[in-house]
Amino acid sequence: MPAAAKSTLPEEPPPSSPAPAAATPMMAQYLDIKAAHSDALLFYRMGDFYELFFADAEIASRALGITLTKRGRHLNEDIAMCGVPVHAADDYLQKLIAKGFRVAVCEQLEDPAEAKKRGSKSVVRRDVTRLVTPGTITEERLLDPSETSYFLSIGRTKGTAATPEMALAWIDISTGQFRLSETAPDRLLSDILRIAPREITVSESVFHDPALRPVFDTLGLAVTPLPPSLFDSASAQDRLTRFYGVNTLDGFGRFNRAELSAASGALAYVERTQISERPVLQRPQRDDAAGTLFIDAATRANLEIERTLSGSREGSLLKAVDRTVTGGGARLLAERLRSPLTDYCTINERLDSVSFFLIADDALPGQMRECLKRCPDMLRALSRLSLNRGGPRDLAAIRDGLQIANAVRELLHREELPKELLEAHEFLSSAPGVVMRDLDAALADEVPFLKRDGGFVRAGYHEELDELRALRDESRKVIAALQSSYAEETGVRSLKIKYNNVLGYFIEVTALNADALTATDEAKGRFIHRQTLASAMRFTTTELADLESRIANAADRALSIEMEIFDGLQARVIEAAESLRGAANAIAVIDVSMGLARLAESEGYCRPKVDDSRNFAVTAGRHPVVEQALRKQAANPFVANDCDLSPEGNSEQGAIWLLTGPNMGGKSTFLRQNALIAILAQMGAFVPAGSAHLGVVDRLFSRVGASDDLARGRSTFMVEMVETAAILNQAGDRSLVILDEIGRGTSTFDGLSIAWATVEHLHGENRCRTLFATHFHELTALSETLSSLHNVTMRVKEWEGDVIFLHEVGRGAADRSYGVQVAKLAGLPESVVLRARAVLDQLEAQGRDTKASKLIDDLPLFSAVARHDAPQPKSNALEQAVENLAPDDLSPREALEALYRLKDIHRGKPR
Ligand SMILES: Nc1ncnc2c1ncn2[C@@H]1O[C@H](COP(=O)(O)OP(=O)(O)OP(=O)(O)O)[C@@H](O)[C@H]1O
Repeated sequence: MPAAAKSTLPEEPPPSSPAPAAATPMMAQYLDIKAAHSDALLFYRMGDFYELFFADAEIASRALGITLTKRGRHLNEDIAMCGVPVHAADDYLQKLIAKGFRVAVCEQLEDPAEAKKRGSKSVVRRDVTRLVTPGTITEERLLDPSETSYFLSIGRTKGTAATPEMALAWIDISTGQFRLSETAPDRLLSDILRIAPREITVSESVFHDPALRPVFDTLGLAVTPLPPSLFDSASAQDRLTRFYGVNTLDGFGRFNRAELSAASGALAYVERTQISERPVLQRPQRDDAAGTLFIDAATRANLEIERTLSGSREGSLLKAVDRTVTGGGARLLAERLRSPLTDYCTINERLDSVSFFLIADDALPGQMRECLKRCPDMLRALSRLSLNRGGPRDLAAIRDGLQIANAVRELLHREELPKELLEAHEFLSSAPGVVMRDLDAALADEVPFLKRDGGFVRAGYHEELDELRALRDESRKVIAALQSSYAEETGVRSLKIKYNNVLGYFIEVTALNADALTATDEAKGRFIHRQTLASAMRFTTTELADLESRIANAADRALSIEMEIFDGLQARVIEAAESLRGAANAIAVIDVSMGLARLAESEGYCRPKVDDSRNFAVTAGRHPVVEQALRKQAANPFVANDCDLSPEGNSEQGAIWLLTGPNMGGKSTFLRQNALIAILAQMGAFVPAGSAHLGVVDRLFSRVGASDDLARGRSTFMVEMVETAAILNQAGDRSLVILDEIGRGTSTFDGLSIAWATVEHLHGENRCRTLFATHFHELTALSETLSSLHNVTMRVKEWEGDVIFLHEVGRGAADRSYGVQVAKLAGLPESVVLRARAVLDQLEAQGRDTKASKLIDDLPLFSAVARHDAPQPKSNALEQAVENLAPDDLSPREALEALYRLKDIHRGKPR
């Protein structure tokens, strides 16, 4: 779906909105509600269905593949209609949300019986209770347990030099997380990508600002404009204090005006979408953008951190390093990977946690893992409960989660815990034990999904409920006894007492046996006729009616007791939200640390040394994704390589490694692996290397892989140059820059000149640690003038005219790219390969400055080569030679000679 504010009715004419007076009362109500939610599909509740009308029906039937019908006429036109059953609504919502629609869910707010009391024509009261949008869903089935579900609000104020102009606020309603951060127009895109929201809301002025349009277009997310008043920083304080029920924001920390504006917009969006319900949100936490590694949009995409360029999770860095076992852990890992840190102290604290599990005694990690595996998603259950959308399973999730938190705390009870785990232990210790005990006492072991089904309160918890349940169970026996007594009394052995929703309990006999219940006046007085069917007659008795009303009352009363108990428990849970959240986050931290320790152990990763130096010294580094992929394919093992970009002597200037080597030699892999090692180290993970010493990187830039951006009118070369410009303009002396084949998208001389000047700029101006891969071997001459530039090359072996890739990085420069050999491996027609080789030989003999016209003179025409010089296709010659062999006639010596001859034919040099 396109970015920009998406109306759900993008290309559709608005539904005809006739004067309500002309409509039936129900249609008038529908049109009123629809008018207030014109940007969403309206799910209009009618009994057990959500119905959609007019254009909504047409859109939904197309999007969901459901039948479009008609329901009456309106202004002389048929009313289009389609519907989805309430019990299956989640599935349909999921499909619509995935397609970028917003859905307004309109519920019946009273019992139809109530409405009838106001007159036969009166309409059931209805209103929208919730707006479902991509970034505000809470249903378990609609959410991926391992992915955060943020919506983001952008705040902007006029600003002065001292206060930033823009800020971001992002909320995950499904977990209650609420964060704030400063931003700036030039880093807006990369900051938003770091957060990875599903949806964005902005004030109308931001929405219509042409300078920001490219950002929204690139993101391709739904962007909803809201009135500017909702982003007003002056009234933001009021909105926040009202939401949190506090008098002042003093306890929240200090926020600048842009942050307040963003927070206000975010809360306004919560209110808009959740209508009357309020999720329990944590207090807004400030997220220091300066404390995270800046990764620009192109780098983020090219390094395939969370998804590959084709959008799949398989093949991404995240997938390769994720060993978490809980939803919360998986979400935290993804967030950490998205936002590596720049503060080396915090990085080392995280690394300490990983080390702790690596060196912990044998039993601890195994026991802890078993414990964590069973841990339910407490945060998401808590959120549903706070929005009144929870069920008994959510209460059970909190109960089970708290029990696991307790077990985890006991397992972690050690003398020497590293700081992060010590904090986690403290949070687990303050988990609300009373709530756990209450839930444990009240809830049955197995509970139903819906609270209206009842049966979730444990037997023995509530005396009256137990009595009512006994009555219900007893009634079954009473009915069975009644049935046999009636059968005996009437002599109809097949008489049954049955139940349906229309008649309730009734006695049923076949039509042939009906006389026994109707023949005498006495029988007629006793068995009251209810219904005659073709083959059966149905009756009731005062006794049976009495029993039925007692059973119905007992069931109603039992359910209302269960509802009260549910409400009480829900309130207890919501009261304890803060400490529950602390415990859930602690479990996520432990899960991430344990997962990274398992990864380090199984994959042989090492703990990086991270400090504030300018070093970048990796020995035996590997690419985390390629290494695992090669192993899966049972291919040759990954070849580890060193990389040292550390400054030399007392210099502060990082080194530039100029990497040459053949196509397919492993240059891109080497470049990317070092960028990924920096990301892993700074998120607090062990790294795929023998050893690594990294001075924190503040900005990571990579230009690897080429793509065009035709939608924005940029060719492949243009994109390459825009990205290179961004790097040269922004990289500082703490940055890490990875550049792959700059200048390849244009003519050789233009490309070489651009690459040449780029290297000089990186060396003289940016002075950052740099890996620069190129096929322009002329650049290696720069090592003579640029002191921090070193030539390295991917080693290859030539063997009988073919090239063997060793994937080893060594000092020195390549003198050729072996492009023709690689082309041959790729299956180019043999005649083309031969011709290319001839052209290349000629070029190399004459020097590169040879004019093309001269080449044409010197090289025989292709057709000539094909006709006269091209050898017989090798396979034919070989086949012929083998055909001619008569093994039985050969002496051993002749056989040996024949073998040599075959080899020569194979090499193309027949004797
Ligand atoms: N260190 C390594 N050990 C084992 N295999 C490797 C290694 N590095 C790369 N490879 C394999 O070689 C293939 C080619 O690597 P890569 O794309 O990095 O080469 P390249 O030099 O960048 O090629 P080109 O110049 O054509 O873009 C990879 O797909 C991978 O399977």
